[in-house]
Amino acid sequence: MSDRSIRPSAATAHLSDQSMEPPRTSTDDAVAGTDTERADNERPVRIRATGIEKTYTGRDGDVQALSGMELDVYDSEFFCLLGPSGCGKSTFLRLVSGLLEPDAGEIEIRTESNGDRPSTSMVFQEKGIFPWKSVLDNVAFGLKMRGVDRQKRYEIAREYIEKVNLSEFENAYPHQLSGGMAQRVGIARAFANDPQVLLMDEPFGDLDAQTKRYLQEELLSLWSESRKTVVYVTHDIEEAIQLGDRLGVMGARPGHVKEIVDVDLDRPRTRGNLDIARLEELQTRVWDVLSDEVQRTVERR
Ligand SMILES: Nc1ncnc2c1ncn2[C@@H]1O[C@H](COP(=O)(O)OP(=O)(O)OP(=O)(O)O)[C@@H](O)[C@H]1O
Repeated sequence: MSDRSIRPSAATAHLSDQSMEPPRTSTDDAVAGTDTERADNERPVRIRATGIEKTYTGRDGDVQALSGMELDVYDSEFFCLLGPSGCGKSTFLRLVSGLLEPDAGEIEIRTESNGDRPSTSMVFQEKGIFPWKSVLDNVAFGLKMRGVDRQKRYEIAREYIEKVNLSEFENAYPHQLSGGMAQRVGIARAFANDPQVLLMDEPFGDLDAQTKRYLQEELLSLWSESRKTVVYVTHDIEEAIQLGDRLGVMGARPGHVKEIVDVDLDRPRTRGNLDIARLEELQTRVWDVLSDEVQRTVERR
């Protein structure tokens, strides 16, 4: 069964397992010639974006944010979307979430019809949690919206609060938390909500390096337990390589995916376990693609 009730966007279809075609081959894909040619043709696609166009109309004229955006995200993968400032990364996430609709093209999300799980949940860089609600009520919020009874939703919320090490703070309010703690609340809420796809828009962008590192590890631990499909937006090459199974490197506005890079590093990507030479190769490769795009973005300003 397809599930259109979650999101009534005309251009964002929710499709059953059977209705999603297998992944495109590398020859008809915008990312032809990349590492994705390897074994990916056997992997089920969870999100497929085809021919996406999006222009904002504002007081100062039109801004073409995305053009010709094509992307397949596979089931259970941690996909990072990387690109220069203003290339349309957040716009793409908002299109996937249904907060925005494309002007042309289609986003298909394969949903499972078991129960009332939401298709997507979003974690933002900031303002993602309600200042007037306690940690417990923030984490339980999505479950409440879905009609989960009080005892059950608090039980689930407490489980995730514990996973992000905030049990002592379940009755605290956001103004009593550090930035890192507040982001952990957002992450706990997103996982507690049990979406089929988790969309994360630079959730750690504002944090110091150590807190960021710590939260990346917490996030990876939650992800490896749940194996949710994650689409994670970042500017940060190191972060993308630390977290992602694959990276989509976007070109300067109007944005589209220029190259897909397979992050073929073993997990966990801890210091002792990391193939440093391969890591550096990947960083160089991503930077090679990105640097031209960053230059184009800077020259345009
Ligand atoms: N509501 C809006 N109205 C008009 N223009 C917008 C709107 N939202 C975004 N834009 C413009 O569309 C382009 C893409 O924005 P978007 O936020 O998607 O990029 P981004 O890659 O996420 O940027 P950043 O990395 O800086 O967060 C930018 O030029 C931005 O200024």
